[in-house]
Amino acid sequence: MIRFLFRHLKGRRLAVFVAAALTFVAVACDVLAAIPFKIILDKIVDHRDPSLPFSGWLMTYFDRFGARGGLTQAEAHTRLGVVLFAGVMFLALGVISAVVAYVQLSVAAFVGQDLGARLRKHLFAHVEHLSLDWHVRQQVGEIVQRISGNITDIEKLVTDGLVDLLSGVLTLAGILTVMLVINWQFTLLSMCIVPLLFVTVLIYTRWVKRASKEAARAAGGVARVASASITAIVELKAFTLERWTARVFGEHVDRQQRFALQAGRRQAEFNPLVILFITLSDVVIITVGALIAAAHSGSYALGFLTVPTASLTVGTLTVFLAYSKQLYQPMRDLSKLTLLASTASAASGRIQEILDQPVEERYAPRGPVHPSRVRGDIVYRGVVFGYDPQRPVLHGIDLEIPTGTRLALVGLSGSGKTTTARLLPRFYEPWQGSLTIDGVDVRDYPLSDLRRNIAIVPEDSILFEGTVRDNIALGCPEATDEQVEAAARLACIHDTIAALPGDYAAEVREMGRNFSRGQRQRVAIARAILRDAPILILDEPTTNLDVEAEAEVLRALDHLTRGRTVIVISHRLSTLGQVDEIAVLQSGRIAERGTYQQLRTGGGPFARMLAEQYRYAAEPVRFGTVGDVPGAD
Ligand SMILES: Nc1ncnc2c1ncn2[C@@H]1O[C@H](COP(=O)(O)OP(=O)(O)OP(=O)(O)O)[C@@H](O)[C@H]1O
Repeated sequence: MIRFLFRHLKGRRLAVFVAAALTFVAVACDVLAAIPFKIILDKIVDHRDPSLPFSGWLMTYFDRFGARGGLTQAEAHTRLGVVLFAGVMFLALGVISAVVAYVQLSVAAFVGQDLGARLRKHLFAHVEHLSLDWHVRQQVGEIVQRISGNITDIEKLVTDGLVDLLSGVLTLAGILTVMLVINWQFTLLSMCIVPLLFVTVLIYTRWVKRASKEAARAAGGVARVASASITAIVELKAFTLERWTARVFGEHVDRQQRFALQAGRRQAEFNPLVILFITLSDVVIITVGALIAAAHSGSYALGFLTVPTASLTVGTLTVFLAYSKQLYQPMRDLSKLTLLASTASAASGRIQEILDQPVEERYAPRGPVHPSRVRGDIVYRGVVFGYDPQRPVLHGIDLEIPTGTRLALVGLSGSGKTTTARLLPRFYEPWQGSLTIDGVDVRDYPLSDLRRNIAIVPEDSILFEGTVRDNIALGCPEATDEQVEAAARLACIHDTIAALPGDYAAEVREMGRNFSRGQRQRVAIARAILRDAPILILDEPTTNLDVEAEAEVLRALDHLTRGRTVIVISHRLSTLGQVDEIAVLQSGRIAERGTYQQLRTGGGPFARMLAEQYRYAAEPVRFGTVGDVPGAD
């Protein structure tokens, strides 16, 4: 996770360095805050003078406030002067500490928020550039959870945790150093509990991390089921699946709760253990320390340790006790951090998993750069492809679609029509064979150029957040209002838009749910007209429409398809009279090809499909002669 943070904090490392440097100052203030007590106690109780480096001149300055009478030989400074000096030192340390804390927390908050925002943008852009092949294997909710929830976990660690972590470690190191300098033998004695504490931290960190990882995974499940259920709310209601989805959702929530509780329980056990260890350490300091300090001179042997008593005054004992209490806070912070850090570590792993996926552009052009606008002469040669490595879906597709011709792909459901069409814009890569446009392999075009040359009208078009105008001008933001309106007129949607409040500025809500399917299809057609791509893929664009809406969309398509190379996928065989050629797919193979008239009378798979489609027609239809079928030429 450290590597992950280091990489993604690029450009903000100076800010992190400033926060870290300030932490040194803050910790130094905290550690030194116990010294004024020692100065006062040593002066008042033991009648000694404080020996603080670099401070002699300041104490001499404060001497003017006190009386010199009654001072012992060992005392160079007045009592009031030393007390005032200690008070000023305490106040100064407090003020510096407060100012530093403000700057430090502001910098940490900035770095955390900035990291979160940049990570979110980076991850989202990366996800968008991953292949469709990867996307179809993912759960939408899982991806959303990583972009929102998991990044928040990392943000929290940086904002709340990193300063605490550093100051915790530094405080421990600072306290230990000062104690060792004052009396290293007594320090070793009072720290005898530390190894135990260290092992405890290690074990508990591991436990908490494991539970947090499982909780994060379960949170992904919660998001996944929630998003899938809400997306399919119509089907859910239609099949009265509310209780079933609520149960599945509940199982994921329970799992998340179980692991989060487990992490919380470990945390709850850990804190009291730390308190117990610190108390034991205090008992040693108070009892053994008091005995040693009372001896006044000579040394005190404790097993293999000999503690010189002269160095252990009441003031020193107070400092040790204060430090022992101060040790507790960083330990507690560090223990809290274990949870924060484990959650963030699990989150960074889940984010890195996505970032490690190669983006589509890895299939960079291999040869010379080709014209960015193609003519549209398409050839499939021996194309083999499947989604699952063990199960090919297409078994050697051969197709030629000359520039400006319209080819219909028909076949039973699951025969591979959509898959065949989707190989053209390189949503997937064929296992074998080649796909060329104007004689150039599709892999030799820059991906963005290739896709700019292909417009797709799917079965159910989605509109995006924004205005109707934005939605039509989606592929070409530079289009003028006149061009947008002209495209809308050709797509037979202008009158509908003009009747909306705000007409072209009307807002599209929730992926276009405030528009009917037919209206959405016609907006998508207007979009494709404006995009003016030479190649067009129509994937069952009228499937879900009623007769009237279908007629409107077909009229709009008539304008769109003129002068372009078109691949149309359709189940409604009766609407295929306008195409130049039909290719019938059967189990991933081209079973027959020909014009509508040839296939209709040929007695092959197409004729059988046509007969099947009319089996339940209200009025019997005879096949055999041209013109029997509605929509035929
Ligand atoms: N994302 C996917 N992952 C795995 N298998 C898939 C995926 N998409 C399609 N398939 C499988 O590939 C085969 C061909 O699917 P495809 O969608 O190309 O058929 P189709 O002829 O367009 O069907 P339909 O007319 O029902 O849309 C089917 O067996 C389908 O189960």
